[in-house]
Amino acid sequence: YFVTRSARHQPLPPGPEPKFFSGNIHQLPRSEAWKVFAKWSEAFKSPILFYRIFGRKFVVLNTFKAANDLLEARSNIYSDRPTGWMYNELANRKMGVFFISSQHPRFKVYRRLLHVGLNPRAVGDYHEILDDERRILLTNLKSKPDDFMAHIRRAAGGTILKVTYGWTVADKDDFFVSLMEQSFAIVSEIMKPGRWLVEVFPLLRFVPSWFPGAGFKRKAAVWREQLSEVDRKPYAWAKAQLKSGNYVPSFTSRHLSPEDGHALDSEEEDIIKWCSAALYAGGADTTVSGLASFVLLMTMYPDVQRRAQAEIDEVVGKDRLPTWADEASLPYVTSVIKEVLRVAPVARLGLPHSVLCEDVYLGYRIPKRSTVIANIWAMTHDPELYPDPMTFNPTRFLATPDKPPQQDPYKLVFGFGRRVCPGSHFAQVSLFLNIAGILATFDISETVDDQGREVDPVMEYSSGITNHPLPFSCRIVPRPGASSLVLEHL
Ligand code: HEM
Repeated sequence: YFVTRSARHQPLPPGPEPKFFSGNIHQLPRSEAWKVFAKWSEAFKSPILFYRIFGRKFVVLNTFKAANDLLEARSNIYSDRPTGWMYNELANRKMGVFFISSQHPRFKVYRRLLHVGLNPRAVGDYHEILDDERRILLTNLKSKPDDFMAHIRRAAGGTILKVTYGWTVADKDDFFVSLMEQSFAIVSEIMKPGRWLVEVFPLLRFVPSWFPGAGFKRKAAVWREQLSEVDRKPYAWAKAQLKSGNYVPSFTSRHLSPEDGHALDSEEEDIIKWCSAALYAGGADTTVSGLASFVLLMTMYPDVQRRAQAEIDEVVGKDRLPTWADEASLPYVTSVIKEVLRVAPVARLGLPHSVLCEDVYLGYRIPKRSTVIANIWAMTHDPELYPDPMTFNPTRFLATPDKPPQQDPYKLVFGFGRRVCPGSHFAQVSLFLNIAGILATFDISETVDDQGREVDPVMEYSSGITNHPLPFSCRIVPRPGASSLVLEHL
């Protein structure tokens, strides 16, 4: 793809009027940026927007078409990540899978390794683990339904730690789960927009740590150490297990014992270490988000729940749990999952991309090194793509004789181009097994207050990279008759 010579004369994409020095920092939304960006797009009548914070340039893509045209079709130049000075440099995470530069030779190696460990054939090997963890989830929901969020977290974390390292999560205070949760807390602190001056004035990174005001450097040094434990400790454990011969086959064990039997060098080990760490970082919190939104939406839409349960009863029967082999015969259940991820997309603004060179799109100039944000929330709520977008309606994904199904949200909620989520198949299988399992065995409904009135849950979400419903209550009870057989055997 070649940029025309006149690129310099093209206008920037529209956006709010910047101040000379600080740019648009004063207009940036403090919350729900995805909704504000979508409104800006309407106001400026453009699917793409531009804003600036001091010297940093941002382009927001608010339609699926724009994301496809740039991040997919021109993925050779749109697949880099912006430099986060605090995260990449000071906390030393630049070799991590999520933020490694697309120009680094390791990028392709990581992507290949992740593909080998997470493609549909590989995921086939994890079905037993997924099945075991689902049984634990259903048993926990039966015995302590009010703690459903803790059970969901345990299920997501337990599955991914088993798949990645062969580690079995303890019921309470699991060492690796605590380690991972600590790292999430640190990363979300680092990623808070506008939190660190060094992001806009990168030269500050050279200020010595003892210097007054250089607290950010001292913090970064502590975090650097704490974050590195997340990569080192579970990996070292898995390696020791493999050596002892007493191990559960996992992503790590599979890569540590290559088929040709060659001894791994330290570079190869480092690669496996970073990729394993990425599985937990990418797989745990995202699955929690999807499952929590599912439970919330089921309390709000009992008719949808009943129809999905009826489909399972008819296709699978009442004496076993649905398996992945049933997926193709359960189109309504699959549509429910798609609709959950559409109305409550897990990563509303995806992860930021960065463009390597100047480009032109729709007559607008996209400056070199702009951070490019795919506004996934705007795409999943675009009335052109999803008529009546605020309505939760899984049938939009079922074809009828006179209407084709609406755009498959799996094509957008997992991101784009060379950075597209490598865990998307794993996520689809894991969400399907857990959701179909819960539908088969439980009824989810609103709670009632002291006066016996139903408490209507509301769709309210936290801010942050992943999308989590604010705490809500619901009733989860075993389905009368339907799957008592299954539950008795849990
Ligand atoms: C519902 C579940 C999930 C959703 C919605 C989701 C979504 C995403 C999105 C939007 C991105 C950014 C893509 C881009 O930059 O364009 C991403 C990246 C990534 N995801 Fe997922 N994800 C999910 C589950 C998982 C799982 C289960 C794993 C691993 C087992 C995983 C591993 C990763 C990794 C390693 C990346 C970084 C890829 C890179 O930077 O090259 N994700 N995911």
